[in-house]
Amino acid sequence: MSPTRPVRLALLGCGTVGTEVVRLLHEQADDLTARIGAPLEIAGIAVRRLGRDRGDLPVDPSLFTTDALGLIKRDDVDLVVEVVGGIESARTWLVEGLRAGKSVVTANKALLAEDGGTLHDAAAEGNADLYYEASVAGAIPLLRPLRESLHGDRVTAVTGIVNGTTNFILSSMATTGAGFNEALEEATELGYAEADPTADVEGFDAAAKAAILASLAFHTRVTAADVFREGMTGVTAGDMASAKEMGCTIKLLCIAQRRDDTVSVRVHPAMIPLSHPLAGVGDAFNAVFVETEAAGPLMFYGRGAGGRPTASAVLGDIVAAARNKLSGTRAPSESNYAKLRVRPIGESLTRYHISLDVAERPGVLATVAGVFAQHEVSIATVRQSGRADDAKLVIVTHSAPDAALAATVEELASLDIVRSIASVLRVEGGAG
Ligand SMILES: NC(=O)c1ccc[n+]([C@@H]2O[C@H](COP(=O)([O-])OP(=O)(O)OC[C@H]3O[C@@H](n4cnc5c(N)ncnc54)[C@H](O)[C@@H]3O)[C@@H](O)[C@H]2O)c1
Ligand SMILES: N[C@@H](CCO)C(=O)O
Ligand code: NA
Repeated sequence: MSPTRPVRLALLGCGTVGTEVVRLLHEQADDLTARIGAPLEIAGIAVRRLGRDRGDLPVDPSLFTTDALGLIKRDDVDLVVEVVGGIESARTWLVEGLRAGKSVVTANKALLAEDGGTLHDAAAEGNADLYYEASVAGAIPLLRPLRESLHGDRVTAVTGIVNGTTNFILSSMATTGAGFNEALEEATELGYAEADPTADVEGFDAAAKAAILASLAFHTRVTAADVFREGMTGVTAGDMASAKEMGCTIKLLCIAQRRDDTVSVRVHPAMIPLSHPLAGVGDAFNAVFVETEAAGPLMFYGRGAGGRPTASAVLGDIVAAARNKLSGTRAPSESNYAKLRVRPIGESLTRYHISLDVAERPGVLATVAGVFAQHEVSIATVRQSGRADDAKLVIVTHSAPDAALAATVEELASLDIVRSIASVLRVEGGAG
């Protein structure tokens, strides 16, 4: 294409993120033109309903259409920017665009995590770019570093707080002593939690992001179905108090670890020491801690959600895709050569913090310790508090296969001397 011809984009979706993309395109038009070498123009905006009052949105109303596919197919569209979300329609649109050689910028973590392979294949077929920086940890530049800057190194682990809603809830529980329901209510009132918070609190959103991160970090296709997921609705004020007593806090973590030629990818609440770089990430912020063989530890921190921060990541991708269009080049394509095996959770090495209410009589500790020994789980620390009927044991293990830890807990629960298992939490990052 001629360098003077504008780069034209089809914007799909004009909600929280889409409206901010429109605003940034307008506010920064001159700078964007200078950086790209040609102006960016919106060819059309696909919306669900026409005629909605869009306030002072700086855009020509004639650009709106309800025909997303028709817009994508137009000859004057170079780039497709998808900020609608969902799986089926978005997959159809993006595959159509990519196969036709139109580069795609998307924030759609659900689609990337469920079926990123189909999109990458379509991008290769159409010799087009597929950028999705906004899909994980919103504004934080994270995917491009994993996809480009760290390609000379070997990533060994990615540990992240990638969901703002749950981080807000857990941070609030840690600072105020509130229970989950109370903290969720506060998050809803402040507009952090959605009306239906299931995807956030049950860890589905973080699991999608874990799949995307693991795929990039380990050069292996990992889908949401490969990710072990446990939400954070079971974390109690008591768990948080217990964590505090041990100099720890509780975070909902996405964890992707490489061991030999396998990877473990999981999302669950975990105790981490207050000295861990992720422990101080409060409010609705996100942060991702990347460990590599040569670079060592790297920390990425910032806003993982919100219209404008997310639009910043979308704009960065638009500029990259537009530049490539103009110069007739393509971003590095998907790297999935390593094809590492994803270990099921049972084989993943984890550590447990187990809090038990037990009978207080001679031999109880020995019996409990025996159950750990039988399952070849090594105990790191034991604390006992209370007396008589109130005796409480808090045990932290060394790392062991998760299946052995789960079997240990199951057997403990069946013992007469164990009155109840008050809580079981995984432990990460040297805590305990
Ligand atoms: N909001 C955030 O903070 C955030 C952060 C990171 C990623 N994302 C991702 O960005 C995407 C958009 O999120 P959002 O928060 O802007 O959602 P949103 O619900 O505010 O906006 C989506 C828009 O798409 C429109 N839409 C639905 N069906 C359509 C169709 N068939 N054709 C055209 N438009 C249609 C809806 O009417 C809505 O206006 C999602 O994939 C989301 O996961 C959002
Ligand atoms: N619901 C997500 C939005 C960003 O993906 C969060 O709370 O972080
Ligand atoms: Na990002």
